[in-house]
Amino acid sequence: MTPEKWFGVVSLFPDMFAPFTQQGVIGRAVKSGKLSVDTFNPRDFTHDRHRTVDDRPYGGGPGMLMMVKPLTDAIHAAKSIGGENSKVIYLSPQGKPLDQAGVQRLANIDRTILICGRYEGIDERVIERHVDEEVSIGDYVLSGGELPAMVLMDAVARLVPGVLGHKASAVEDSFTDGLLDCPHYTRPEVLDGQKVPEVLLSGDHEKIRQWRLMQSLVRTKQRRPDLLNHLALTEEQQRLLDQYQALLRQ
Ligand SMILES: Nc1nonc1C(=O)N[C@H]1C[C@@H]1c1ccc(S(N)(=O)=O)cc1
Repeated sequence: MTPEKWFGVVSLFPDMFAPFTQQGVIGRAVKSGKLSVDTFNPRDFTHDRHRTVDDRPYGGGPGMLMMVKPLTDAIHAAKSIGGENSKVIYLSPQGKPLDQAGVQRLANIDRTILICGRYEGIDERVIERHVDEEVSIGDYVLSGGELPAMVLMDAVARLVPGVLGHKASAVEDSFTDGLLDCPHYTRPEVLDGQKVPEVLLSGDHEKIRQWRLMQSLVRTKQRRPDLLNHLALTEEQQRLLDQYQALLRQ
């Protein structure tokens, strides 16, 4: 069965992806055929005795880059499996910051190749020739692009129909409507003297829905006001936020 979504990962450390593709939500998605992850190791495309995969930067300076030929051979091998139209993404600090909108956009692409940088990165000409998008998971420099690749695949896989199953839904996740998620509670009803908010025990689903929305709005305003600046609040959201702010002024 053709998987709904295929990722081809170009990485010098393919073994890092085994636990990721065998456990949890992603493991179930792979087992059910909704997701498929193939790895392509540039080291498998070396021909010298030392299986060299790094190379010195022109112009000198510290650090190494990924050697071009093994890398581009691995990219071609990935394209031979995913197809020439596969979307090629390079994970790097220079990339566009990954957010939920970007995740949702990537969730609509069936064949994606992820290039995981190592060392100081890759030759700019490889980016120009093969990379469709550079994506960053945050403003910090990691030792490899493998963890960013797993972050991206996990966030995208959660949006693949059927991956989360009926018990959990990406719909109520943070950022799905652009807001942070509301607080959650489970047993016991009293934990270290702290009770679960009464409304959650009321069984009144409309009241619970409004309470949760209010909590999301307040949490977003308090913790990430920047997110609110980019949102067109619905009439209900604005009313609830106004109610909260009126309460604060009392
Ligand atoms: N943050 C990140 N989001 O996605 N990838 C991230 C990351 O740190 N990848 C690092 C291993 C690779 C890398 C790539 C490019 C550069 S460089 N020379 O361009 O600065 C430095 C390090």
